[in-house]
Amino acid sequence: MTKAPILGTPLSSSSTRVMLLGSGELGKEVIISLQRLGIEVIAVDRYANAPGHQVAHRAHVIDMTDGDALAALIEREQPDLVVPEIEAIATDKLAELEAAGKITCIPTARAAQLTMNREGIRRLAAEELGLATSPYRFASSLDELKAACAEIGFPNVVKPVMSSSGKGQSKLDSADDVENAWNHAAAGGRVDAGRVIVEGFIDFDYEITLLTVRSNNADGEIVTGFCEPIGHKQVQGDYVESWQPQVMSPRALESAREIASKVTASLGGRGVFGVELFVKGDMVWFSEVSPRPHDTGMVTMATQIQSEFELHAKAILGLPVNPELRSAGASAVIYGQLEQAGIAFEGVAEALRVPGSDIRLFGKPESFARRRMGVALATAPDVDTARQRALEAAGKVRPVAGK
Ligand SMILES: Nc1ncnc2c1ncn2[C@@H]1O[C@H](COP(=O)(O)OP(=O)(O)OP(=O)(O)O)[C@@H](O)[C@H]1O
Ligand SMILES: NCC(=O)N[C@@H]1O[C@H](COP(=O)([O-])[O-])[C@@H](O)[C@H]1O
Ligand SMILES: [Mg+2]
Repeated sequence: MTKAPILGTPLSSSSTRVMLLGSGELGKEVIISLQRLGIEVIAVDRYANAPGHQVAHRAHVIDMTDGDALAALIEREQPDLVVPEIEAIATDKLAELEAAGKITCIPTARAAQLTMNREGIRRLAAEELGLATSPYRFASSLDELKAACAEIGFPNVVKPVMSSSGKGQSKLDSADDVENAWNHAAAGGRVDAGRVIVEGFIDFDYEITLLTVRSNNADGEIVTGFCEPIGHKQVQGDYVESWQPQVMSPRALESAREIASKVTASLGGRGVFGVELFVKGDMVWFSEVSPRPHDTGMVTMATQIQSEFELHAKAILGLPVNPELRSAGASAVIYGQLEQAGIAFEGVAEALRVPGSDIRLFGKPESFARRRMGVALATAPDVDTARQRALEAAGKVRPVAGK
């Protein structure tokens, strides 16, 4: 499928089949984009009725960290492309299947392997590619963490090597915080690898996600495109607001693009990457990268001609993409607030009366207080107005107990 891809008819012998490993809110939108191109989509997740399950041709529930279960499902479904959507996957098995020529993994199995473990991507970025990052150490016990914190100093940030959306992450102000941080990391990681990273705290002016898309040109060569920078606000390591475009100095933007080019070229393959960067003045630090659409990039559903999900769907199929901005805009997260299954949402009509607004409710079967259940989007002539609109719209949506 490298040059001039041919797309089939779903559910027929000519079908082009794509399997999503992880079917949350981000996968759901990728699936919708694939469906629009007549792709046959198989959605996989760790629980039933995940958002992407609800819009795919077929849905499967398996433990995606179980390599044998994963291989058996791939063997049964014979997908043309395997698309990791979440960090908790048996990526070693994907690498084995890719090496045996049995699957094409997006963007590559190695990218999925390196980025699901902070140690892999951090060592690649800092030690092999020479990119500026926060100072860091790794620790596999409380004693090692104490020693690592003494070397890095305070404040610092401790995170499980395998986690996302801020799970198990703590900011430490002094040696008194180390033990709590170790325990929090052990409880909060997606997979308890018993290992953490400690990073020196970067006192940035702002942080961005630079969505970078690797796609084929007419000659079948890989070209790299950039979306306008997305600024975002994080609370407890989880994104709560994002906006696009984030204004940057020309030098900072140039550095950001250079870093993103280097890291995505090294990871290889095709598709969207969310390159997370910290910026202070003209200085840019690499933080981490998702080899897939990024949660902060949900704003592109409102702001771009092709959202990050459409860009991903097209790029992985070998089709050309257009990463242009259409309008300034913003997103604001709607948390579940309640701890129960089958919740309902009041206030959607009021939210949609906010000028320039739109709402996505993901349809997750079970709500937790801080589970992301939906997002408000807004466009406006400028980012500040768009942020106000998105926040206002998100605030009008009220999770309530279901019937
Ligand atoms: N070294 C650091 N210095 C300052 N702030 C940091 C540092 N590391 C993380 N943060 C803050 O915490 C946020 C989350 O960190 P990080 O992206 O590493 O976590 P994550 O669990 O991978 O989250 P996600 O899956 O949402 O990307 C960052 O966006 C930033 O706001
Ligand atoms: N920062 C990574 C990220 O946003 N991932 C998105 O969240 C889902 C898991 O949500 P859940 O924990 O509510 O099931 C994932 O499936 C993905 O769509
Ligand atoms: Mg992050």
